[in-house]
Amino acid sequence: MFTRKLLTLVLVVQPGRVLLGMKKRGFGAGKWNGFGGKVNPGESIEQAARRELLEESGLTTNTLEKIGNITFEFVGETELMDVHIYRADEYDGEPTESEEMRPQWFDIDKIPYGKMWADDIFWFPLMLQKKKFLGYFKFHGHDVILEQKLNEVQQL
Ligand SMILES: CNc1cc(N2CCN(C)CC2)nc(N)n1
Repeated sequence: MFTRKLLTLVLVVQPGRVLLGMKKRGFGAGKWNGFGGKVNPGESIEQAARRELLEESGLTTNTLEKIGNITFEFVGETELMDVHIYRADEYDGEPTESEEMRPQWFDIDKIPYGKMWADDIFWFPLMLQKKKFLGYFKFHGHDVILEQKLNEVQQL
């Protein structure tokens, strides 16, 4: 009944601050988020995450750590989003605006949750504590969460 679409999301975290991008078009436009996108045939999920980070932010990293996996269901749609989430604690390059994203650093205590996907406020604290997690969020439209599950795990 449901098919899954593999997607990636990378959060670049430095002491006391996190890099977010303002999505300029497409899915999630108008929201601050990490960097990511689709996984192309023939590439690994991690390779896709690196590619999207570079395309969307201008950054590369040697330290991509898998920290979470969240499945998103949108009421009325039969394709689930299977988002593989990574954290990068080091990076090379300078954050650069792309066609997709306008990057900006945010202090950890000033993360703009009100202008992000509604699920982020639930799992960002785990991500920031370097905890690993599995989640499931059922959305009605793009703003209302009808159901949610979120569990810390020891390994992904
Ligand atoms: C639906 N909720 C979402 C989606 C989402 N993603 C991010 C990555 N995109 C490629 C797909 C959608 N990111 C967050 N933080 N929350």
